[in-house]
Amino acid sequence: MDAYLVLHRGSRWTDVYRLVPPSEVILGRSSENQVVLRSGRASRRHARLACDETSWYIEDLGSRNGVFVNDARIEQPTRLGEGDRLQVAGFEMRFTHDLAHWSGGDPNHSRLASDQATRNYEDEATQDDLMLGEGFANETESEWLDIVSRSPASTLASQNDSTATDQTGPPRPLNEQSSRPGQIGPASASDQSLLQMAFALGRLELPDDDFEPAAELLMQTLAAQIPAAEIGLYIFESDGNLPMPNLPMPRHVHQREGHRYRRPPESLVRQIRAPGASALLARNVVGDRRLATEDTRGEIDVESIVMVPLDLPTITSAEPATNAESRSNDKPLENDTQKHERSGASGLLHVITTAGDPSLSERDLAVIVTACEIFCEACRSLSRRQRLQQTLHHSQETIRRLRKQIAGRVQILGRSEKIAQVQYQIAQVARSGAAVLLRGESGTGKELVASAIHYASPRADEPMVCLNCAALSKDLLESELFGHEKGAFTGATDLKKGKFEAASGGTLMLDEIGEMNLDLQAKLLRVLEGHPFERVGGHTSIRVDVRVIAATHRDLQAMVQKGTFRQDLFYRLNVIEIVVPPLRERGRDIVLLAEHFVGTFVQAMGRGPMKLTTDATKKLLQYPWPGNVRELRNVIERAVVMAPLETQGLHEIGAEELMLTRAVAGDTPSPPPMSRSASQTESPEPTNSESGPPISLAQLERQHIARVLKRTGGNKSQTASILGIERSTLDRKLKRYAAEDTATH
Ligand SMILES: Nc1ncnc2c1ncn2[C@@H]1O[C@H](COP(=O)(O)OP(=O)(O)OP(=O)(O)O)[C@@H](O)[C@H]1O
Repeated sequence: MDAYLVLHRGSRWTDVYRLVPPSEVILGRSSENQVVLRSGRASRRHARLACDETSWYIEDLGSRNGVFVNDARIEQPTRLGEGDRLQVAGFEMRFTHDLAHWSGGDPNHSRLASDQATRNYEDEATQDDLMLGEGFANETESEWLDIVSRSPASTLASQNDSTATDQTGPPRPLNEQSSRPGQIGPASASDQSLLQMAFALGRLELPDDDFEPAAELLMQTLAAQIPAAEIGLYIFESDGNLPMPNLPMPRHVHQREGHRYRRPPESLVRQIRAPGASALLARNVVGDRRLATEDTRGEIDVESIVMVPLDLPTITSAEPATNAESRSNDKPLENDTQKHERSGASGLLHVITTAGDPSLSERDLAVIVTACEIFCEACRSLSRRQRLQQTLHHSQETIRRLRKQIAGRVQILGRSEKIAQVQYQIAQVARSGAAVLLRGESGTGKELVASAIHYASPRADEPMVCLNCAALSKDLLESELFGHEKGAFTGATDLKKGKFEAASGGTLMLDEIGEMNLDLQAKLLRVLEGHPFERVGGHTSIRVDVRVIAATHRDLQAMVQKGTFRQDLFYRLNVIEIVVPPLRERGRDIVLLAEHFVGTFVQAMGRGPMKLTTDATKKLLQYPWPGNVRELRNVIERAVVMAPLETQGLHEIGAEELMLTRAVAGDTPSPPPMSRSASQTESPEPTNSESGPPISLAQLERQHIARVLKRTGGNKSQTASILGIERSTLDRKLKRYAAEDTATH
């Protein structure tokens, strides 16, 4: 049951508006307009709605019934100014000349309000015989103007809530057209054509932000579904911030032979472009300048209109930002519906029929709105896909660039014969894909050699992945190597690719291979022999092309004899063996490497120029370097950190500034790590000499911490790192010292 506001023009009942509170009602601006409230049982003019240049007014036409304005009977003409509200039986009608005030209402709300209003009327009808509503639609052609929700999904929700008898509400979803609520009927021709469109859109591959092919599909589908219509599709470009203000030329137009498509008037476009605007269906609009534009003869012969706002991904006329850095700084991406609610539609579909052709129906409206939703969703997902592809492309570029940088830095420094031999072997094996076994003590540079082989090989553009087999338990190592499926074991919350997959096409370095257990050795051997593998907990066979470089400090041959390393695996890995010599066997390479590390750390820490004294060099050459190049690197790093900050010009790193863990011949026993200049100026010194009063270990620790703190200029992280303790431990100790000081003062 509905109520209508009827506008009378001359002798014909023409404009009929279904009242959809809280929507506002737009009335034709004609001096002949009249408003009549009537019922299906009898129709009677009660009042006339008229207007002059500035105001609307209602005149009582002298019948026995009056019109209620704010529940008061009016007998005399009442003038309604622009924006005034008229309350009739629970309905609020607002009069306005301006389409900008025209806003859509929630269809569900409308129906409830309408039912409420009808009940109000029925209560009052006996007393006042105020005639509203029932049956009017049967008496006359159902000409109406309605605004519907933008989303078919919400239409579906409101339909399911409503009674099945309501035929005048917003359009039903297509599959309910021929069935009762809750039942899915057989797919109609329009369902099939929409599905076909959705599938075709799903298969599209679009270059850049170009929605043309998708738009063409939409136009073809609608033209086939609504043959008697002209259609215009508009896409609003933006200058990066605001959408362009004026209606652009339509991107696509469909018009029948002998018919011309006409653009909608700007005022109506503004309305549909407003944030949160709904789709609209208007019928019987012939002659209405606000809803249609004139043709070349100055006639307005548009009979019915559907307009649908489109939530398309924003298209900017400027270059779209594509690089990953700029994206990573972005706020989380707003979803398109949120964007539409905030800034309005980014496109518009406009469908018209002209006089003499059938008006657009609710069903047409449903088809159009659904097709538009499918089109917009397809464009959004195409746009998302493009953005991901651009980001991926950018990341691949970055990886390539970084790999080149790393490759440039992989330098096996040294001029000794032994290192020259290693460099020669690297050049020899790099081109081949053969397995390589690197042997050498810890810290000699085995990983560096593996990297050098990789970056000199044809696999240089592919990943180089390292895995230390000693650092993990058997099960974890298996899952690291081969990956695991989601749920394979407790804690496997996601699928994880293993290092073999990660290194696909590239090189996998298996460090400390001698620590791998026999079961896993067997699995590894199968893969090295070209068999596929499965992730832990998985059944899919995976095959990869990976070059394996194994490294160990152990004597694998001895392990084979003891039965702790598989012989077949040993032969498989040991196709080419490179022995990386210990640092103590590299002669003056020690000095070369030390000077290289001084330069590296000075630059990295932003320190002034430094060099090693002759004494320091001598000391380095005498030292046996049990920790090899890694130890040398650490010794130099510590010396650079500890060098006095206040030094002007070149600082010379003396022998006493090199903290070596073992005594070197000619050294005074374990000198404290300090520079010559510092030793002259600093006090108190940690006293580990025979002179001076003996102090406790705790005091010595406190003094040492104070001294290192001073050397690092108060930098606690650096201090903790030099002392070899956690930063939190250092904080705790400093707090305790402060508390002790407070207690003693
Ligand atoms: N010839 C070299 N030139 C420059 N730096 C080197 C050289 N050899 C080793 N290094 C450096 O010494 C450190 C230890 O090297 P690396 O990790 O390659 O040794 P490793 O033999 O693999 O050690 P581990 O057996 O403990 O894994 C690294 O920082 C590496 O850059």
